[in-house]
Amino acid sequence: MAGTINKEVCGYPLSIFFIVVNEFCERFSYYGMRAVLVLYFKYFLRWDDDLATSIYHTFVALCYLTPILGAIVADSWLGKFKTIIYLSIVYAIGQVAMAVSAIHDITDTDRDGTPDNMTFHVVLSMVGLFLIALGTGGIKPCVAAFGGDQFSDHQDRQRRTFFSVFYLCINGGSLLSTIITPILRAQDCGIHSQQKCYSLAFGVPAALMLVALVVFIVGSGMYYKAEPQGNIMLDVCKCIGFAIKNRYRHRSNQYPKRQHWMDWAEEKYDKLLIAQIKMVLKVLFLYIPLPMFWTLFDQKGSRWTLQATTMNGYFGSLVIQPDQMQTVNPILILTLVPIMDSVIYPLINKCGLNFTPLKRMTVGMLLAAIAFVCAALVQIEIDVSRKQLLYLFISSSHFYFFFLNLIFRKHCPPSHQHPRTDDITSKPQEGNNAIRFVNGMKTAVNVSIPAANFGLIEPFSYSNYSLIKNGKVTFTLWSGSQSCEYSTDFGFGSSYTFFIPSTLVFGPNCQESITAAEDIKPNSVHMALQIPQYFFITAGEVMFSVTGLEFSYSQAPSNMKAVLQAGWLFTVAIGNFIVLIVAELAKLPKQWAEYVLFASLLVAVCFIFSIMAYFYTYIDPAEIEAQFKKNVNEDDEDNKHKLQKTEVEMNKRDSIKCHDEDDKDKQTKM
Ligand SMILES: CC(C)C[C@H](NC(=O)[C@@H](N)CC(C)C)C(=O)O
Repeated sequence: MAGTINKEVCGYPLSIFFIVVNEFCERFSYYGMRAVLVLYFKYFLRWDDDLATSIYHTFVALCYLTPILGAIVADSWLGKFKTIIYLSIVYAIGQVAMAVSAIHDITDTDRDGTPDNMTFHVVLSMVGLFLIALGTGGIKPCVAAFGGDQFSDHQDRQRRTFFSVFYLCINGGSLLSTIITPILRAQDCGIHSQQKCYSLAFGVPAALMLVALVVFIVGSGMYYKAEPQGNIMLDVCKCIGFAIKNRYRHRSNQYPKRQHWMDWAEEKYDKLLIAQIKMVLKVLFLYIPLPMFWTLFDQKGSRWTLQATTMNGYFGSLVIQPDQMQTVNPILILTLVPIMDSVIYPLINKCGLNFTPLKRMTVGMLLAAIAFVCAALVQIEIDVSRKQLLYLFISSSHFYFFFLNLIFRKHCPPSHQHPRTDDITSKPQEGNNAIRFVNGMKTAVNVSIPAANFGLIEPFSYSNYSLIKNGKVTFTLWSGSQSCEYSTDFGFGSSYTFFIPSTLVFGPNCQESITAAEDIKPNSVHMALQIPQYFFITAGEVMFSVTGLEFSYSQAPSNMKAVLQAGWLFTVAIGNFIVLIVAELAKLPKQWAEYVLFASLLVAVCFIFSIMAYFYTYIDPAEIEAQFKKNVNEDDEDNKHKLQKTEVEMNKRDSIKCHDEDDKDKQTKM
């Protein structure tokens, strides 16, 4: 750091307190909004699953592409401080737009609880999401780099700790918000009619973003603010372009080779700029294999969550929903980061091993590959258990329906016999349970639960299947004015046919009379089996991501810190695209095989990365820059010296000339 920090607490600049609190609130805002976004698309905007998923992923990808924009603006034009302020305002406006777009009362003219002008809500939410992507992505590389800027050159250890705490704040904020916003969404709210409260679920993240902005501004007087050094990115592009052109012009063997191809820019560009570009290119080259890590990492939210839907989420009396398993990642981050920093790394150091940042990142990649091997093993276990269940289902249901048909034939005239058409033969999606009723009575029966209505079931007929969530459910059966209740508990992913016997007596309770046939057993493989894979991927993340964040800062030249952070985040965006490409191209019939494929790809990439890392030499950009500046100053001194010498010589020559001329004059006079 070039400036001086006035206030320090325990050897840390006080200003970083505002930066980490800002990051905590911003991540709360981002992840909180993201947690309910797909549901908002589906249930508020009434989009189908495909459209909701594509827009969601497009938004996430955009959030990792915009950092480039923010970094260029910060490093070349506004500086990090102003860029963070301006883009945070854009971000907060986006969040407010989302919250407003989710108020159904605004267009609910007929007051039936549904918006009447959907275009208004769609347009406002899309504008909101675009502003959020611009804001969150734009400030992301700046906040991390700005935090790093607050430390002096000799505060390497403190800066490393800062990046760990920074990562803890990311995960603390995201953990809290992914727990809180779904609860807020589940509340009912509205002026004219009550609906699920998406406006509150978006409103609280919007408020947190405003808090983030205010906290950041409050710290204003304490920050070290590095001045932007002109349009650096344009200079970089021009310099690289010139080096390539010049190299091409001098391709013939008659010209002596230069140490580095960038040295071909020396004719026109400053040596310092060339050295800085070399530093950035070296790091960017090293980044090439990194997206593969994110390809595996980001499947937590997709493939792993889908895997959890085929598992049993009962942890004693606590029921964990499949998507809630994702919170294991931030929880583990909060425990693993301090353990790594205060126990594991010092222990490795004590053993005399030099566990360099690039070695840590390599180990991080291997851990992620191990996580996917664990996921494959769990998948095999699920597949085996499903095969057994299906076998059970086929054998038991054959016997069962043979029995039912006998009853039907006995009680029901052929015109009343309704054929069974849509038997479920595979597990219901998303951990739901598929339920249907068979009415063995001579009168029609109506069956309902708060979440679904099976409709009027004619005598000797079947209802359609209804999908219901896990937990205790109470069915109400009606026949004319008589009713009774039947309760039962459901697990995850089962299918049941409930048989209403002809002898059913309506009363307060018909618990004993109804018989249940378990067509498909509930998921038997426990969700806890996913914990090892979460553990390995998170340990990998700590070694890879926390280290990578700090590495990207420490190896970047002073005028391109944010740009290199953006390069780091760009690897996340590419990783997300690879998921789509590989999953599309590979189209493996078995999910476990896809997991093994991803694990193998990462091991291969990790091998390449370790070779690249072996040839990388760590640098201290500040030292190199200082050296160049010193050389320039020395050159300046030399030049000054030479100039003075020349002046003296010229004066001497002039005086000689004058003497000569004087002599000549004298001679002519004589
Ligand atoms: C790509 C990452 C650097 C993004 C980072 N994510 C995390 O720290 C995750 N462990 C959070 C979890 C809730 C998915 C971030 O900055 O958000």
